[in-house]
Amino acid sequence: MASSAALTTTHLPTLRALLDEWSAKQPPANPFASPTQDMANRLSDEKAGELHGKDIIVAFRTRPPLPNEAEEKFHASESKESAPVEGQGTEGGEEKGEVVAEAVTKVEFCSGVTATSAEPGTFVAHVPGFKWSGPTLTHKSYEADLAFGSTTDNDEVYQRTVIANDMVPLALSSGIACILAYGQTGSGKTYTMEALEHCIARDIFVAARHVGARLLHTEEQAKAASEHADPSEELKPEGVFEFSVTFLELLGKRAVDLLEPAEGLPVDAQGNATRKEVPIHEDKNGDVRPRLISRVVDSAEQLDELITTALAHRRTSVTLRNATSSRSHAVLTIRVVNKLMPFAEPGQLLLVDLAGSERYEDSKAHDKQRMLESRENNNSLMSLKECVRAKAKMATEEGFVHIPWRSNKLTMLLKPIFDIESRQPSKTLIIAHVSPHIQDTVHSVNTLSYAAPFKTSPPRPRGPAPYDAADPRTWDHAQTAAWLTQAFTKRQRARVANAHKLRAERAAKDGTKVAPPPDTGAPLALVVDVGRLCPPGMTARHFGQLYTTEFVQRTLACAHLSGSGSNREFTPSVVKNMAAEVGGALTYLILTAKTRKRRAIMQSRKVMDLDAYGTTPYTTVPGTSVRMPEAGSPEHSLFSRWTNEQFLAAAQRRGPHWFEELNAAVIKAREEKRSTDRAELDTLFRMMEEEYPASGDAPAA
Ligand SMILES: Nc1ncnc2c1ncn2[C@@H]1O[C@H](COP(=O)(O)OP(=O)(O)OP(=O)(O)O)[C@@H](O)[C@H]1O
Repeated sequence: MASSAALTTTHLPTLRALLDEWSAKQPPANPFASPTQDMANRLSDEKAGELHGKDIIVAFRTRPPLPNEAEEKFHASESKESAPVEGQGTEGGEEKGEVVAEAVTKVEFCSGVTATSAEPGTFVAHVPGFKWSGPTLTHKSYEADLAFGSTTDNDEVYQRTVIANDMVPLALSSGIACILAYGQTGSGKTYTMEALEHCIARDIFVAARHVGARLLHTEEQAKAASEHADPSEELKPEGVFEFSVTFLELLGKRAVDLLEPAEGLPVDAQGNATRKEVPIHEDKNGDVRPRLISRVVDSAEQLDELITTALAHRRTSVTLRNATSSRSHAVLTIRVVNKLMPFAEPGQLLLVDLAGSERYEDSKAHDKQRMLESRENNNSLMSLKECVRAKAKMATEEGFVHIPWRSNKLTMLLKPIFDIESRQPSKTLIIAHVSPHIQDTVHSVNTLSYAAPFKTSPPRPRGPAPYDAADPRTWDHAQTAAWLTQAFTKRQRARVANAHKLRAERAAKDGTKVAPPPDTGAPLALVVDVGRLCPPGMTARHFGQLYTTEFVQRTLACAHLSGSGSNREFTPSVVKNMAAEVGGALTYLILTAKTRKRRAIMQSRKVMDLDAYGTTPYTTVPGTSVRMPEAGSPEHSLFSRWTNEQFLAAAQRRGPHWFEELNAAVIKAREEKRSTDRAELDTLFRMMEEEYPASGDAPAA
């Protein structure tokens, strides 16, 4: 018999006729919303980098068919076994058929996906089926923000994703821009990512010069108004930012440094250098910073060369789909430090070329080690899916969302975008790649249904929330201006008092006279013009959306730096520090208010979840296989000891054992003709007891 793929081949002419019939009925594809020329100036645009748009952007991409590709593939997948059952793919199943390489010599191309709309993006996957009456074709539609068909080139992809979403200015403004390339092996991830990396290398220094010049201009204006000079004096626009690069490869669970020179390293059977493992763990501050070689680069050429060298170090191996398949996740990080604002968190560009997701039949050519890696890669892609899905949920829903980023090394590396406590704004772009062939449609459907749910709609507008002094998100303009006035007054008085103390100490030493201490009750002429900083209409919510660097720059532009009299303490760097403190205090207030609200929702949800199981005896805790007993049952009170979050954390800590233990208990109970539900509950209870012993509910080590 033939495999389903081979059957698709046999029926290719019929399938193509069905596809033509469908295509003839379709309206012309929706084009992109704007021409790429509109994006040309975004890198130097003053508004670029201000927070706007969505946190998560999803794009689909398919490539053109490659010469001889289909032919080679069917040499390997043609088999002698009997025909498959209707609608049943071969994914994950056993392939027992003997491979008959000579059976098929030439396969013509039939498209498996069609981009029916570029923006918003829609891909339609054409899924072949087989009935007694002949082959069938069903059309499944998937939505993203953008869809790139096989004729779109890399430059257009770059313009419409990285440039249109201001990802470079975001990194220059202390934010985090992350790009993830996902898809089946051989679908074009590396092709896209390498191009994006080189385009970014080309443009980031141009953008840095523009932004640097703008920042220096504000600094210079401030300095002109002050008699005190700053160390920033010698900086040139191109020197405002410092860029450093790390490049890590994650192969299964093993991470290595791609910037480690290859010379002298032992080489494996596939010709790949064996690099030393780099541990990935959370340090005591909660940061995940693998010890990698970090290279400072100061020109586009240097950055480009570094990327090229590191990419050449990436491991590849031959798969049925791709002669140089990357077996690993590759994470390129470009860190950006703003020398004018050393207190601000460095911006980051995280460019991740994910390992190809593989189906069983595609991994048949691998050895045991490679099969294990493939399984591990698929596990990490699943964890990534959970995290991105949770993040997408967080972007649109108010309330508690758990992001399980600790569950896997890959997601740990992406902590900056998944940590809900992070103060850095971030944007994540996911480009899901699919093969153009109808024989790959099963896999394309997997890829598209993996990525499509990440697409978010803009948050629903809500009415104003009632005023809460502890939650800046509820303040109106007057309340915001009052808070800013009070915050700057407090810091200005402290600064003046401190300066007086220092003068008094110096005078005491020199035996000279000192002016009387400042009157802390007297009205104060604020150095920062709050009226200008917070014009009518602006509220704390707006300030909460500014990057620290931007808040500091705005404050500096609204400061009276007379350089003499009562303002003589207030040099540009003093004002910058004050602004950073005030901006930080506001962010902290917003963050704590959010956390408080999340906890309150979490508490109410726990009660709700445990009480809401009236109709069915059990319900499932999201993200786990935990089925909770219904309210009123004796077990209910036993299980209410733990929160949903604890169930999730316990499930993640135990990893696959969690499911294995539950399954084993169910199988044993079934064999012994006992209640499987009871057995599952007992196992669940035992595991939770082990994870959170009754004494103090502390997680087990
Ligand atoms: N848009 C495209 N236009 C032309 N050729 C492409 C395009 N995308 C990919 N290719 C070609 O397809 C082949 C496979 O692409 P690539 O190596 O990028 O796949 P991949 O998804 O990274 O695979 P793997 O996961 O196995 O590493 C390469 O020869 C590449 O040059």
